[in-house]
Amino acid sequence: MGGVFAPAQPVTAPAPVDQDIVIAVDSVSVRRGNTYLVRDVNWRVELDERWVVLGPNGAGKTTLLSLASARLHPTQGTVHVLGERLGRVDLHELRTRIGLASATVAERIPPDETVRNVVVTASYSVLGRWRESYDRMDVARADALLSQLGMAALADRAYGTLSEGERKRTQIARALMTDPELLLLDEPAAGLDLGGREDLVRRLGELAQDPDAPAMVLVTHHVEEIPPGFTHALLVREGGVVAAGLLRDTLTAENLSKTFGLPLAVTVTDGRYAARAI
Ligand SMILES: Nc1ncnc2c1ncn2[C@@H]1O[C@H](COP(=O)(O)OP(=O)(O)OP(=O)(O)O)[C@@H](O)[C@H]1O
Repeated sequence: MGGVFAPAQPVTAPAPVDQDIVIAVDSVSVRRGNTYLVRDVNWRVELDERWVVLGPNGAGKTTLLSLASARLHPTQGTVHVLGERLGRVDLHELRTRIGLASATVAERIPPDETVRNVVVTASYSVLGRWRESYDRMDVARADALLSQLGMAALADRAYGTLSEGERKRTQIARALMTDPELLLLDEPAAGLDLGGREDLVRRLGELAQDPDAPAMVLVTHHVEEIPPGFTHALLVREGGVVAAGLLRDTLTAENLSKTFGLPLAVTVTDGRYAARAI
C-alpha cells in the first residue's frame, strides 16, 4: 500500500516525553471499586513501531486501548499520547489525531449510511452524514482508502448490507481517513471466516510495512491474527504485563503459556505465528 499517507508528522505540541514516543504508559492502574482493570502497567510505543496486544478475555486489553485512544483516564500513574498528557489536554482535539476501529465505534455507524459516507464523515468527527457536501479532496481520499482496502466496488452500498469482513475493512478505512498519527485496532478480525481473516491480515500486513503509515496497535486473542510486519508484542493477563518487547523475543512458548494459563507450543512460518496446546 502507499500513496494516501502523508509522511509521518512530527509531534508539534510541547512534549514532556521523547517526541518519538507515541504512547507512554507509566505505572498505570485503572480501578473500579475494588477491581483492578489494569495494574501497574508500563508500556512505550514509538513512531515506527507496530504493536500487537495479546491476552485472554478480561485481561485488560480494551482498557489499555481506551487509555491509548484518550477515552479513559488512569486511576494511578500517567499516560502520554502523541506527546500530550491525559488530564492536561483537550481530549477532543487529541482524539482527532488518533484513528480507532473497535466494536464500540462500529455499533454507532448508521446502517443506511453509504460506505463512502461512513469513511468520509470521519473528517468531521461525526458518524452519519450531517453535511450536505464534502470537499472533493475528502471524497477522493475516502475512495483511495476504500480502494486500498478492496472496497472500491462497494462505495455506494449501504453499510448495513455489508458482510462482516466488508464492514471491518470499511471501519479501518474510516479510522485512516483523518491521516492519524496513531492507529488503534481492537480485534479487527473478530467474527471473520477464514478467508475474511486471511484477507484482512494480508491488508494489515501491507499497511504495517508502509513506512508512511502511522504507529499501530492491534488487540487480539489469537497469534494467527498477527499481520506480518508487526514488530512488537505486549502480553497481558489479569490486568498485568506478562512480557513486552520485540515480537520475536516476546512471543515465545513460555510467555504465551503464562499469558493464557496453559502449556502452548508456538511456531512461525513466513512471518505468521500459530499456537496450539501441548
Ligand atoms: N466498569 C467496570 N467495573 C468493573 N470491572 C470492569 C469494568 N469494566 C471492565 N471491567 C473488567 O475489567 C477486566 C478487563 O476488561 P477489558 O475489557 O479491558 O478486557 P479485555 O482483555 O479487553 O477482554 P476481552 O478480550 O474479553 O474483550 C474484565 O474482567 C472486565 O470485566
